[in-house]
Amino acid sequence: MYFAKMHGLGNDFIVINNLDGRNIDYSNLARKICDRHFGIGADGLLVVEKSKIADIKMLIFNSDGSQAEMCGNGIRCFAKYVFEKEILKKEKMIIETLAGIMVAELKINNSLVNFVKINMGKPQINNIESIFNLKVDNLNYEINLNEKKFIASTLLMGVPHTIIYTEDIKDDDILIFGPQIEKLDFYPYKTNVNFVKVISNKKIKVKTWERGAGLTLACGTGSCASVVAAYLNGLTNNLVEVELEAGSLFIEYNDDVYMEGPAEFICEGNFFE
Ligand SMILES: N[C@H](CCC[C@H](N)C(=O)O)C(=O)O
Repeated sequence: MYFAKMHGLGNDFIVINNLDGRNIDYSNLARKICDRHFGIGADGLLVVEKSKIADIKMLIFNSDGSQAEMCGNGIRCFAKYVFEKEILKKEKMIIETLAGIMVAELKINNSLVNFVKINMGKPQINNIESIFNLKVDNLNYEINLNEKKFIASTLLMGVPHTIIYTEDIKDDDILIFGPQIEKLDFYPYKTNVNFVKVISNKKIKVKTWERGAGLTLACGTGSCASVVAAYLNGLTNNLVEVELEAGSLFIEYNDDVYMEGPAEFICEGNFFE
């Protein structure tokens, strides 16, 4: 099977084109192709499909095979892929996802896409208590793990995100607490867990333990959710640079959430299923 491997600030994906509607077990394929020893290796699988309601449809599967509604770094890669592979030569694309319609604006240079701006839609910040088994005060609540207590916010950016503020983001803490928080029973669909350091009112640093993928170098929806929570908690402006391991995303929360960042090809080839 032909594939492309791409990344958005180190959050890496395998992309396959299934416009011809072949009957593929995407979850099983995601587990196999994303395996970093027995497969190609990636955080997730992106699938190009026909859409009846938009220009094109994007499906996203995590490396554990679970299907997610949306993926911020993934949709930038997806938009670059369908443009440069001449599937959809539009600089403004309407993309159907399980989280709804997203709009991608491509920044083209010499017919190559080097930056993509996505309208990520509106964050879901209301009736959080009914969606999650949570008592919140302005999105915020306490998480008590046996050895540690966190003040967290939770909202949906197409997918569930929990935001925890910390002065010192340590991978060890993320590896210990991320998987515990991901699966807490008050998140009926599990959650992505973002550890956020507020650097100034226009810059934050984020590291994410992703639902279904683990610790990744960047999380687009997590970056967006972290900006929304930080802004609503009065910690930042509504236009924020999000510093990630391999670069920055630029996020604006202005009724809708807008995310701008890079997307790159890594390689292409044939996967022997
Ligand atoms: N692991 C996420 C999906 C991928 C999101 C992330 N890679 C992004 O860039 O938004 C979830 O299951 O909700």
